[in-house]
Amino acid sequence: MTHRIDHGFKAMKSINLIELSKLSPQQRKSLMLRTESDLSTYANAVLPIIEDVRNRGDAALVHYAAQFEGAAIGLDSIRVSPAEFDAAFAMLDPKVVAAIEYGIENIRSFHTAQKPVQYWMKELRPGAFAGERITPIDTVALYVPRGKGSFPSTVMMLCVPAVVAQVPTAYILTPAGPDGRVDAATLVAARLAGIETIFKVGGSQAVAAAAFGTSTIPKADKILGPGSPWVMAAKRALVDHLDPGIPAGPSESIVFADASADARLAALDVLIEAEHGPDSSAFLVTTSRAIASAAIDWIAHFWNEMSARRVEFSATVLTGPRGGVLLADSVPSAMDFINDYAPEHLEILGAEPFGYLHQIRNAGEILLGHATPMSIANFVLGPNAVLPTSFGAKTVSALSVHDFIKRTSIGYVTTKAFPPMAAMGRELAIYEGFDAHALALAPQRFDPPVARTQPMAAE
Ligand SMILES: NC(=O)c1ccc[n+]([C@@H]2O[C@H](COP(=O)([O-])OP(=O)(O)OC[C@H]3O[C@@H](n4cnc5c(N)ncnc54)[C@H](O)[C@@H]3O)[C@@H](O)[C@H]2O)c1
Ligand SMILES: N[C@H](CO)Cc1c[nH]c[nH+]1
Ligand SMILES: [Zn+2]
Repeated sequence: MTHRIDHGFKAMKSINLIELSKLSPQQRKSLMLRTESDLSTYANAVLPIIEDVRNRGDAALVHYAAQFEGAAIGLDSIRVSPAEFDAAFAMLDPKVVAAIEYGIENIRSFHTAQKPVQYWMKELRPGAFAGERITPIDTVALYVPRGKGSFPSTVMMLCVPAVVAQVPTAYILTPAGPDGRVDAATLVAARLAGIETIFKVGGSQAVAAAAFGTSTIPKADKILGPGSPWVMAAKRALVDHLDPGIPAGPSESIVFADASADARLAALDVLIEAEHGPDSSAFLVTTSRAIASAAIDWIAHFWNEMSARRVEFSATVLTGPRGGVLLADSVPSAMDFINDYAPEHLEILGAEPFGYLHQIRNAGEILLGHATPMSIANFVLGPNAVLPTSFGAKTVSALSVHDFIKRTSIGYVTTKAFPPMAAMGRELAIYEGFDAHALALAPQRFDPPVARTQPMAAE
């Protein structure tokens, strides 16, 4: 089927309709690949940029802003000034400001509830105590993309947990537009969320600036935030210089629709993350052939209501190797696919969405029911929309307050509690062959030391 779109874009290929049971293991494996599965071309291209930033610092940042963003930034305007924040508030539609405030409130509420206790101690044995204390990471860089869109919502998702975690130095890195300015809503969201240090730097040069520091930009311990393959490749290259945080690359999603789901809403929602860019991944997985075919028609219908750019992006995804409609022959096989794929965003559509919750092991977020589309969570629901991509959801979690803090173990043993515990530890020290370890646990530990006034014969 070829879909003609009113405003000129023509999807030359059909939306993929694939029966999961007919795939060979190799075909199934390729369907799971994301843009980040092969970053080799980006990996080589970012190396000279990184070296240049390491050597020339701010001068290199100014150079790449002109080259990649077409932005004329001076050495003294890499940092956004207070006047630029004020101007952004003056020009932004109050309805957008209200939406930002609304979203921040929910995001703050969610992340405050998520914050672990500052300090806990437990008496593990009589007189022997252990626990943990949390401290924020000293300096965290927050990357906010701006290539195929501007992302004030990403600012909200990054800044709120940083502020809740009380990170002492958190700053934003984001590309300027060709006018040399940072997007107005990005500035408004940052100030409302409580972070006013923003540098106009994007792509791999931004990651390098955070890794090494420049005269203007502080060296960061960690960088968090999503980005294009340029950003992803730089994070991987700089892993010895700063913690690259959770992998958050091109957006990806699965909408699961059982036979009781609304095909129209399934079609609408699979377009959500598909429209981010041609590098996104998006699947509708369904157990119903009727829903599969109706959804394909509905997708073509919704394309008539989208801009040519977003149609082009989503059509590229849904007709390409990383998207389409997948027909599963049973719920367990649909669930197997979802768990193997470990999508960044997962939406469950059906009359009883909670019934599937216990069957999902791997997903960055699980959104339940017809009134919880991914975009409500992308912007305002409260959970974090910066989520692990490219199989990351198999082992890591959504961005959270936990990404901005670390736990330090605390221990305290009273002298009364020492003997029985030390005796146990000493057995293991001797077994492992560590003399000093064992001596430190010996019963003589608290005996007064015998003064060695005379050198020993061999000395
Ligand atoms: N996972 C999430 O939470 C989340 C949220 C929002 C966006 N995203 C994803 O983040 C990505 C954002 O990508 P983007 O492109 O919009 O913005 P971006 O800021 O990540 O990347 C654009 C920058 O890349 C650099 N660049 C571009 N072409 C280059 C080249 N040829 N050589 C070297 N550097 C170059 C430039 O500095 C440019 O400003 C998208 O894939 C989107 O799907 C993910
Ligand atoms: N879907 C993105 C995360 O993958 C978040 C986002 C921001 N704006 C639009 N969408
Ligand atoms: Zn999105």
